[in-house]
Formats: sequence, structure tokens, C-alpha cells
Amino acid sequence: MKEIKHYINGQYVGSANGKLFDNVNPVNGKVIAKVHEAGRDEVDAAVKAARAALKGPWGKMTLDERTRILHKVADGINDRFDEFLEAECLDTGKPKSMASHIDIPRGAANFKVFADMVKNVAAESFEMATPDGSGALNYAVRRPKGVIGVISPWNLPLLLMTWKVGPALACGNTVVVKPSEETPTTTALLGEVMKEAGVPDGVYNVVHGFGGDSAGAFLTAHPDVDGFTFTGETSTGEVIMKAAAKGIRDISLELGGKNAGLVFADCDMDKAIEGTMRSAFVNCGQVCLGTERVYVERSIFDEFVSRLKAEAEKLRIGPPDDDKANFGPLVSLKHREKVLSYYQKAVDDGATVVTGGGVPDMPEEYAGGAWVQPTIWTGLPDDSAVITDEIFGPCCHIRPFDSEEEAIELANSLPYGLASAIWTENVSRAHRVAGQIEAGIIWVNSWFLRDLRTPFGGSKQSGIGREGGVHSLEFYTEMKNVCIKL
Ligand SMILES: NC(=O)c1ccc[n+]([C@@H]2O[C@H](COP(=O)([O-])OP(=O)(O)OC[C@H]3O[C@@H](n4cnc5c(N)ncnc54)[C@H](O)[C@@H]3O)[C@@H](O)[C@H]2O)c1
Ligand SMILES: O=C/C=C/C=C(\O)C(=O)O
Repeated sequence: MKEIKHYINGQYVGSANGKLFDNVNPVNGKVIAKVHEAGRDEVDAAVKAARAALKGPWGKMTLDERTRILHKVADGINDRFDEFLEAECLDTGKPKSMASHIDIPRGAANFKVFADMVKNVAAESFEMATPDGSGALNYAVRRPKGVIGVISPWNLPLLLMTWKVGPALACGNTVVVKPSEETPTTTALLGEVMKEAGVPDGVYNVVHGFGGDSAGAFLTAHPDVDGFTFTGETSTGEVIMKAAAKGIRDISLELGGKNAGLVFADCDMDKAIEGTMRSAFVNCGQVCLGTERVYVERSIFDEFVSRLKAEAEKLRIGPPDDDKANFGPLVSLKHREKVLSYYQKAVDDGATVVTGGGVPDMPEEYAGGAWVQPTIWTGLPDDSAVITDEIFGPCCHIRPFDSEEEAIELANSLPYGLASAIWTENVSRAHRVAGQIEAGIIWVNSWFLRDLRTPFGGSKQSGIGREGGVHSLEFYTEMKNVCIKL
């Protein structure tokens, strides 16, 4: 059986404690690899390697050399595109048609964009007067933050990990990455690409394992990590924030959401249906930006519900290599238990199940997989846990509204503030509503349309800080002001 090892100081190494855990294919429940679980020793070795590499050739490289290498990393991902695609789809069960358009290309783009970005951002300077009349000049320079701990989730494994590692390395930092225990493979494979691209040993390190009382917690407890960038659940973010407080380490948190889609009667219905389909069901609903709450103006409510139902029922469920399938399984049976508990809760709370609500019949070979049906509800009270909790499954609840004010109030009614999608052809309304939604990312007549130069992150309990463009540089560098008396 294949083993997945840590990548520390440019070498693949196993765990001294001999602990291994199963990497399971969610399509059929079969074990595809055994993964080494890091103990404190491996985490410590990874952090030490990262610290040493900061002072080694990586720290001494010119910006040009560093960014050229990062372009080679991106090229290396593209050169081995099929291998990354296969690995990502085995770990997650997602359709190849999706991973080949989103996950893997973005894995490469995350290195290119930030390599180019760091070369083109100027630092600030201020001239000032002094009492003696000679004046002074201030200029700011950016320096790498140091060793960055990167903790990433399983829903878009390569995309979300490189979204952090790309800018971290572009800014001259070194990293220790703890990928999700559900999806270790592409993060491990990236070590080979780093080596081939000429990234010096110790710059990119990977430790595998779980969160609490395992690799994740050992990494956040390690005193020699200078900052943590994390994507995952809000409750995990709280734990990581506490760990980072020890030693006053910086954090960037991209957390959960319970995002609202607002569909106004003046929308282009075709666009709204197409976009809401994606925002509710793509990646089997496992996208932090997805809209699990859809609010539709009353005059078009019935039409919207019946059209969304018709489209949801056309989704083709199947494994990654079924070319026609556009809907895979959830990431694990454990996650399915959680999602199905909300499917049950919806019924208990009096929902009308418009479509789905259970587990699809699958052929024998996929019976052990984590399949669920795409599901739409109406009729739930606003305080149902189905409406207030992030389910992270392929489901949405649709509720009517009567006025713009009510729609905004409903969208803002939860403690999350990640993303929102507004569907209207009225340009004034689009600006007006976008301005009032309490969320970090607003899409109008689109969803998950990404320009990597833009600020990305959540407000309220959906996160702290922004990444993307120059905002990533804010987190991954320390700014230093030099004041020169003339
Ligand atoms: N805001 C965003 O950009 C964004 C993007 C993707 C996913 N998410 C969120 O991620 C969640 C789904 O991902 P998940 O289930 O993998 O999240 P999770 O919080 O369970 O796990 C994320 C990572 O944290 C690690 N971890 C867990 N407990 C830890 C601990 N105590 N100390 C250190 N590390 C720990 C896990 O092992 C994993 O690597 C959803 O809530 C989703 O909304 C947010
Ligand atoms: O599941 C969450 C998706 C997050 C997407 C990004 O972080 C991105 O597109 O950069």
C-alpha cells in the first residue's frame, strides 16, 4: 500500500512514532494510502528546517531569482497536471471536470500571481520637516515575516494550500504546512515539484496528521513559528487564535460562512438559476462561499423554486472519471453523517423538501461512498439550525422576501460574514444592496468569479484579515520604517 510521508528539509520522512492513518477514497470507502502522523518531533524538525532555510540560500536570493523559481513551481504543477488531478480526485471524489478547471489550474496560478505581485508593489516614503530645517526622509521596506504555519482544509486542498504558500514564499518566508488529514496527497506531491524547481531544502515543509492533540496542535504550539494562516471552521479558528496568542504571533483566518443569495424580481432569471445552482451544489456544496440561504422576491418565488428544482434534478451523480458526472460524493462518511443530520433536522423543523433529502441509490461498487442527494428546502423558520448553521453540504433553503430592506436584514441576520451573491439587473439596487451586506466578498450577477488581486476574506465570525493581492503582502511581510535625518 502507498505511504504518504512528511516532507521535511527536502526529504520525505516517516514518523518516528510509527503511527499511520488511513487515507480513504470517498467514492467507495476504500483505503488508498497510509499516511504518517507527525508527532512533536517531526513538527519540531520541520520548524527547525524552515528556520534554518530562512538564513540559508533562500534568504540570500535576489527577488528575481526567488520569483523565477516560483514560476518554475507553477510550471511544474502544470507539467504534472494529470498526476495532481488524479491525486486530488482520489482524495476528494470531486468530478475531474471541476478539478481540472478550478483546483489544479489555481494551484499553479497562486504561485505565478504572487511571484509577479511582489515584484510590482512599491513601498511608501514620506519626507518630513524637522525643527532645525534639515528635514528627514522616511521609507518603508518589507521583510519576510519568518516561518509561517499553514493549516489548510479538505474542500479545495491544493487551491487553498497554495493560496497561502504562494504569497508566503513570494514574500521570502519559509513554511510548514499541515494539510487536512482527509486530503494529504497533493500537498505531499508538491514537495517533489518544489525540489525539481530548485526551491532550497527547508523552505517548503509538510507534516501530516490531525488537528487537536496531533500535528495541527503541535504546530500551533511550537514557539518558533512566527505566524499562522488558517482556512477552516470558525470553531477551529478560535482554537488556533488562542494558540497563536502565546508569544504574540500573527494570524490570518479564513473561516466558515452561511452565505446568502439574494434574488430580486428584476434579475435575469436564467443567470440567477445558473449561478445559484453552482453556488449551492458545486463541489457537492463544500465551498465556503456557497449559498445555503437563498432569499427570493415573492413575485418570482414559485418560478425560481421550480426551476432550481428542475436543474438540481438534472445533476449527474458519479465518480471523478465519469465524464458526464458533475456531482461527486462528500469528502467522508463522517461528514455525510453531519450533513444527513441536518437533512433530518430540516424535516423535524417542518421543511418542505423540494428535492433530495437523502442518500442516492448507487451501484454496488460505490455503495461504501459518501454520496448524498442535492437538496432544496422551503418553509423553515428563520431560527432553525438548518438556517443558522453552516452545513457545508449540497443543500439550500429558499425563502421569500417582500422588500429590499427585508432581504438585506435577512442576509445580515447571522454572525457570519463571508460572501453574498446578489441577482438583479438594476444597477442602482446592485450597488445599494452590495454596500449594505455585512460580508467580505459580494458578487453581483455572478458567483466565485475570482481576480487574485482583490481582497479576499470574511467579516464577523468568518475571519480575520484579508488575503489576495497586496493584502497577502500585508500578512506575509513585516513592514519596517527607516527614518533618516538629513
Ligand atoms: N473562508 C474561507 O476562505 C474558507 C475556505 C474553505 C473552507 N472554509 C471553511 O472550512 C471548513 C471546512 O474545512 P475543514 O472541515 O477541513 O475545517 P477544520 O477546521 O475542521 O480543519 C481545517 C484544518 O485545521 C486542522 N485542525 C483542526 N483542529 C485543529 C487544532 N485544534 N489545531 C490545529 N489545527 C487544527 C485540520 O486538521 C485541518 O487541517 C468549513 O467551515 C468552511 O467554511 C473556509
Ligand atoms: O471554499 C472556499 C473557497 C475559497 C476560495 C479561495 O480562497 C480562493 O478562490 O482564493
